[in-house]
Amino acid sequence: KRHKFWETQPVGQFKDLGDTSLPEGSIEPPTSLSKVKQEPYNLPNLYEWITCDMELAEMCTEVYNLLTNNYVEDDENMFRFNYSKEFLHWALRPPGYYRSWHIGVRVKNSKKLVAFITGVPAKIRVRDTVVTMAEINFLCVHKKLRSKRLAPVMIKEVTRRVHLENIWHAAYTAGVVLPTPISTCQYWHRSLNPKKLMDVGFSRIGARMTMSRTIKLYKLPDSMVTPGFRKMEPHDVPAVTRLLRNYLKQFVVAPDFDENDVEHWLLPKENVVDSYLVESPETHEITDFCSFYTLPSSILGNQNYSTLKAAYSYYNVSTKTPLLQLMNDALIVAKLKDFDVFNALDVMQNETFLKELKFGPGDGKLHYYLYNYRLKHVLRASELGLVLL
Ligand SMILES: COc1cccc(CC(=N)NC(=O)c2cccnc2OC2CCNCC2)c1
Repeated sequence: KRHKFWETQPVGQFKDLGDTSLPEGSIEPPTSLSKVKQEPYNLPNLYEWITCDMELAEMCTEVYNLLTNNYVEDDENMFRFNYSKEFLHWALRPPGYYRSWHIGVRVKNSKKLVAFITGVPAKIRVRDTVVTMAEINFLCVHKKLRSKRLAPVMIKEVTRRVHLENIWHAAYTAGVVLPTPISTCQYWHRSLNPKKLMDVGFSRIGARMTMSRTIKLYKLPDSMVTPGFRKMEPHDVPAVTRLLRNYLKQFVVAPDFDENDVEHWLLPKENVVDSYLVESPETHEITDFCSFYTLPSSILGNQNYSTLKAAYSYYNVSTKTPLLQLMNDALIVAKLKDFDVFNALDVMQNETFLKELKFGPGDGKLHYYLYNYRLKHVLRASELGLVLL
């Protein structure tokens, strides 16, 4: 398949797959900042760049509305991600963020926002090397402006602005195959509200199953089972950072979180991210951790429901509590918080609990990519310790 744009970029090329003579690491060396294009790339005449200050309520609303109506849908176009405003505000303003990496395209005359792409800085470890990267996300072009080749120029513009901050690498995911995935993950779903999931067509009743049998199959206890299981609090940040850093060492690609990162990404934030830990009742040691983020989806064309309340598995660490029991407690919490479904990728050690906790495989895959960084081999999903939003 021709990838006219991606064949011009410093990314692993399909033709190079299997060529282990190519060294692992940067594909192109950093250039000096004076060599980086100083002015923005040209857009088609009717459009102009705008830097989106997510601190401004009306800008946040414009971005929210663009994504709500034009962002990623499932393969059957029954659902569309519906990131909340508070989620976007959180996702785009981590420690060290650059406002210039929140890039919009608007119509010169009407000032209507018609496209968006973002980057946030992140320290990502690849094997033994910590690389400062941009995590690229929320690439969205209005449905009415598709196949005008806007995406390539938006990707070049965010790359240019990342280069201006002396950062030369990036990480991103996509539901489509591009040159060249560092890993491909399967996504899985655990029903929490099977009746609603059937009504909206998210899941179909199993063979030889009745509705009441299905509801009983997915029923969860009304309280968590692990002694010492509680919400994470600000004073837990140092212990959770230690626990998470130690756990993530086992993966080939993983975030290199410090306490500031943990404080931003993992402290509970209502309607955005939930995180729990196990504090040993005897020793008061923090031995385990689990977290999930809130990403609802709009339900397209259903009379009775407009929103699917979905929890997405984030970072989980088990050192004393079996991961199976820890994740079952996470499911119990999610059900108590009225989530309809709990989603997970088969990254990290997730495949050790997915089937046993009654997750079913999703109908698609999520591909992980690095920009300007070559890996000698495609990774197994279980070698990935990175979860993007
Ligand atoms: C249920 O509503 C949906 C609305 C739009 C798309 C999809 C399918 C899909 N593409 N799912 C995922 O990408 C996915 C499935 C499980 C876990 N994380 C995921 O994606 C995350 C990470 C990448 N950015 C989007 C959210 C489902």
